[in-house]
Amino acid sequence: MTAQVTVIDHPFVQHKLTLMRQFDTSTAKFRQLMKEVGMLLAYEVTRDLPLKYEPIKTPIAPMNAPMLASEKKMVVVSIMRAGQGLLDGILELMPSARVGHIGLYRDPSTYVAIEYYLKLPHDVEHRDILVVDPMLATGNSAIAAVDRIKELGPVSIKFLCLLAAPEGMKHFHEHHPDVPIYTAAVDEKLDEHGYIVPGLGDAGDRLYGTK
Ligand SMILES: O=P(O)(O)OC[C@H]1O[C@H](OP(=O)(O)OP(=O)(O)O)[C@H](O)[C@@H]1O
Ligand SMILES: O=c1cc[nH]c(=O)[nH]1
Ligand SMILES: [Mg+2]
Repeated sequence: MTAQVTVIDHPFVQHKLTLMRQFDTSTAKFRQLMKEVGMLLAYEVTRDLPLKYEPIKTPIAPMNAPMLASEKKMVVVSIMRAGQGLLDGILELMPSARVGHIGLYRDPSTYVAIEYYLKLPHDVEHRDILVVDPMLATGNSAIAAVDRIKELGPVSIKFLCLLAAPEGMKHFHEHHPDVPIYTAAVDEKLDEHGYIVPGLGDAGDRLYGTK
């Protein structure tokens, strides 16, 4: 199966991403930008949602008008902590989406993703899933999250991030070739500490001011 990667190169997304990368962007600004970019990315990721036509009446005339076809709301699964920043923006666009949370942190020396929390909607097997985390670095966290969700047999899964490293995309697709990646940018590489270069630093720390 050919791995699918979509780079969302909309000028607003690229501009906001540049502001987020800058080392002196404040926590408040970073958080606001993450939310805005989350909404814009969600807009692109949902571009292929099917529509159905329903008869309605405008004040002037009846018409068949397009509406979202899927009866089951999409489930957005946030990889905590940093996924929460994107989630806030996504929910502005899709206020009725169901939400799942998976808590993962990267062991700083092995880069293994350690799970500390999991709460998903009860009927995941009937739903389309969008997994969100701003950073795809080694890929371990995204792989672990998708492994967990696949245990429940959802209809489909997409992975959305802000920045991806080539190493992480390759690793992810070795494990999950059926899961398309959507990202605002593919950066150069990982450094010796597993950080994305040039990247934006530690997304969780920048979002919550913890460093
Ligand atoms: O692709 P990987 O190498 O797994 O790295 C990416 C992960 O690292 C960050 O989380 P982190 O472990 O820093 O946790 P946090 O969100 O709580 O800060 C980020 O939000 C991803 O979840
Ligand atoms: O560059 C990176 C890599 C992992 N996690 C982050 O938050 N940033
Ligand atoms: Mg972090």
